[in-house]
Parts: sequence; structure tokens; C-alpha cells
Amino acid sequence: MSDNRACHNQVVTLDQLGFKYEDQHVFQDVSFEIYERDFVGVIGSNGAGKTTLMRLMVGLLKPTAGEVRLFNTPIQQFKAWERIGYVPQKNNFNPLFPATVMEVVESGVYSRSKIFRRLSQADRTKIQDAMKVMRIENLANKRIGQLSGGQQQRVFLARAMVNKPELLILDEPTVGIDAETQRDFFNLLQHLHEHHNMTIIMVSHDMEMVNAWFGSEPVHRSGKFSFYRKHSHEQVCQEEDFVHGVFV
Ligand SMILES: Nc1ncnc2c1ncn2[C@@H]1O[C@H](COP(=O)(O)OP(=O)(O)OP(=O)(O)O)[C@@H](O)[C@H]1O
Repeated sequence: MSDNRACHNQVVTLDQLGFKYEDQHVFQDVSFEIYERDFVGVIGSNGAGKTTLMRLMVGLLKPTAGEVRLFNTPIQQFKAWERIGYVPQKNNFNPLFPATVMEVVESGVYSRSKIFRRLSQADRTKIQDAMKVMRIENLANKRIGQLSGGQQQRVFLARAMVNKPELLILDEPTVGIDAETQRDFFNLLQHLHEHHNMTIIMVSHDMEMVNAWFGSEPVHRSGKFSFYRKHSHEQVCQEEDFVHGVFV
């Protein structure tokens, strides 16, 4: 295999995916592949079904047609949920929720395959690491409802990051956040993408931001969605994977 993309594994495969709520078709026949170390932007107008698509990718909804595969496994057989971090749309969060920042981040330790158990020292270290990367250590004991939008966003990102996921899925992460905080947030995502080799999928309807970040042309259009892509480490991929004259 001589193409850069072919030496990376597929992380998410959308195969002729369709979904409807009762009688209302949200979308039909959406196909796209997301590879390791991709940073993918999913763009669509209001009501195009972006949130629905993300919820299908994390198994919170079942497709009415086609299939989702995660790390090459059909989603109904997929069990390794700690490999995936998901940050739902911010406005789904109830600001009166009484938990502290620390409690919210801790709750990220329990992926859906685990039952509640005491936190181990290793868990504590993972929690501290995630809080440090997101620069929220000094907010640990604050109630989440007392924080600004940008700070809350970092807390939910830290929660999704606790298990050091390979794939991070973000639904409209910058809605309601000022331009400066958005820039910080993108710098952080860029760091995670380039230095922690994370694959990132981000939903947005902010074309200006998307064009600045991904360029003006989508790599693919399917249904009402446009998919944009940035890829990191293509060079490394070629060097690492070219062993004894063959791609492995
Ligand atoms: N639980 C539900 N029951 C019925 N219809 C729903 C439900 N959730 C969403 N819909 C409808 O499905 C369509 C897609 O909704 P979705 O939230 O996925 O769109 P979106 O692209 O994320 O929109 P936005 O940009 O406004 O967040 C909309 O027409 C919406 O009204």
C-alpha cells in the first residue's frame, strides 16, 4: 500500500447509514470513513441531523438503515468504549446540576462497561492528568454551574479525556464561547491531535470557523453533511509503516 491514508486504520466507518424518528427521515445513505489521526469537521445546517449522527456513532441511537463500525468492529459488537470520549452539545447540560468540577471529571473514569467501584491510585493519576491538560486544576472544588461557558467546556473535555481515548467526538464545542476562548480551545485540540495522536470528530455549523480551520473545500459531501478533514503525521506514517520494503 503506497497511499498515506491506507496505512492508517479506520476508526469510524459510516456505511450507507440512514436514520428516521418514527416517520421523519433525518438522513439517508450517508457513507464516510474516518481514519486514525484524522481531524474531521462535520458540517450541516440546523436540523441536518449532526447530533443524531454523533449519537449513532457512540451507540446512543440505532440506525434504521446501514451500519456504523468502530475500529473495524460493527457497533453492536463493540465493547471498548473507553477508547472513545464524547462531549455532547453544551446546551444539553443543566446548569443547576450540583456536582463539583472534580466529581464531573471523576465520572469519566466509569465507561459504560464498568460498574461503579472505588477509584484506584491509577484512576486518580488519570484524573489529575486530564485536569492538568485542560488547565482546570484550580477549579477542582467549584460547582460546575458557577463556571463560565469556556471553563465548563474544558471540564467536559477533561471528563471525556480521562481514559485517554483514541477518538474524541465533540458536538458543537464552541457554541456560546467568546472568540478568544474559542482560539484557546482550538489550540488545545490541535495539541491533542498533533502531539497525543488523537483522532477527533467535531460537529459545527460555523462555516467561518470551519473554513479557517479546515480550508474552504470539504473532502466529501453525503446527504446534508459536508465532511472536512485535516490529517497529522502523514510523513511519520510513511516512515514507520514502511518496513523491509513493504507497507505493514
Ligand atoms: N427525539 C427526537 N424525536 C423526534 N425528532 C427528533 C428528535 N431529535 C431530533 N429530532 C429531529 O431530527 C432532526 C435532526 O436533529 P439533530 O438535532 O440531529 O440536528 P442538528 O443538525 O444537530 O441540528 P442543530 O444544528 O440545530 O443542533 C430535526 O428535524 C429534529 O427536529
